[in-house]
Amino acid sequence: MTCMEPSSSSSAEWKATASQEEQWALEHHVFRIYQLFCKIPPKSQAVMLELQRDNHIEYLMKGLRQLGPSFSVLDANRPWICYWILHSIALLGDCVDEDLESNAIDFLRRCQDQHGGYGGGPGQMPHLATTYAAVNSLITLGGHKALSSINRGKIYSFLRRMKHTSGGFSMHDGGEVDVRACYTAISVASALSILDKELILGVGDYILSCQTYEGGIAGEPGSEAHGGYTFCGLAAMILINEVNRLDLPNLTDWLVFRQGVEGGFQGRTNKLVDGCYSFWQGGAAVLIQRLHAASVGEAEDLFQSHALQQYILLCSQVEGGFRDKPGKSRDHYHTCYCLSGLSAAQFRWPKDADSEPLPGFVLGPYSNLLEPINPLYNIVFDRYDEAREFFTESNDA
Ligand SMILES: CC(C)=CCC/C(C)=C/CC/C(C)=C/COP(=O)(O)OP(=O)(O)O
Ligand SMILES: [Zn+2]
Repeated sequence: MTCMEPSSSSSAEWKATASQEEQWALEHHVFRIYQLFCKIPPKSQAVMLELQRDNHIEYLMKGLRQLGPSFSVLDANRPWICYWILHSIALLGDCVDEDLESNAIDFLRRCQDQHGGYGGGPGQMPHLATTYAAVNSLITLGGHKALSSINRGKIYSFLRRMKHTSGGFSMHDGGEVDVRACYTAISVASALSILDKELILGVGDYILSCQTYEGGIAGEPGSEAHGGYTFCGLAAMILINEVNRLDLPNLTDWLVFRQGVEGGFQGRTNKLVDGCYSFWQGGAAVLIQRLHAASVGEAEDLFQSHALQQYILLCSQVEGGFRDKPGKSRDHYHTCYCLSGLSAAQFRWPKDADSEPLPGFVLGPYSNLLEPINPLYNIVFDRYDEAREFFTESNDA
């Protein structure tokens, strides 16, 4: 199973576990890297900790160009590929040239269904996950052409059609109802300033029914708590203003124990750490720190930022791109979520949760500092602000 597919577990009684051999193999790999790092002179250590910014940008631009001028490959994931690449480029402080930007906007426009929402490619059925990816991509590109290409009225109708009697949302017509669907629907509606009472009704009850005895949040009621769904559930509860209904102390306990001795996070109990959870778990920890900062004015660190940055830079980073763990290959999904997790770990939140975060501890040279994100949507902070202004003004007009 890949990191983006829902878990097939249907009961909390059944829990996935990594084998002892898999865990030993990973520890062996990671500790050899750290041992080597400790033995080399400080100058070489600094080189190992350097973010390979130019190589990452080259890898990402190549990925975008390979989609061709009309993105004509047969794949149901293209809005996601756009988002993973465009968001990574924005985190690295760069942007795409006019041709690539125009191709991306035109392609995403063609993915928009006549009744609202975005499919995985032109003519494909609209889906909440690809709608989230397309909207986040266009907000990341920013500017009038990208933002005005989103048909907000029709997206609203699509979101209402996806609303399920349980209070949650279906991923697509007749599709599965889960916490991912709740998050993608609420995140899109909130980012586009079209969130209302009808969309919110029952979402909090559904997400609450997915918080497990461990404290984390599962994809569906009765399933196993998982980092991907915990981020989705927590962020959605904050966006609908119902976060205090969750058992936050239990969720926090579960979350902090997901950081492994390797420095990275695991997605669930007794599984291997993986670079993408740097964001799903690290981002969820940042959301809780942000809640604390807003209520008491100071945020206690909920994870070891130094150790997480070390895992991302030494174990997930390759020469151009990031990977799950040593021994695996790079891909755009892991590149996006390792960079998002690295950014989340580098910044600190002020008391006013709406103001821009400030740089905190940056492992390696200071030039490793990425752009800050708005962790609720996983969009670069400034780009989200520009979109919020644009859509609020459109509502007022
Ligand atoms: C916004 C959006 C669409 C969010 C998706 C969230 C997300 C990543 C959910 C994870 C799904 C899941 C149970 C993966 C398990 O994969 P696995 O068994 O291969 O991995 P594991 O061993 O690490 O659990
Ligand atoms: Zn992963």
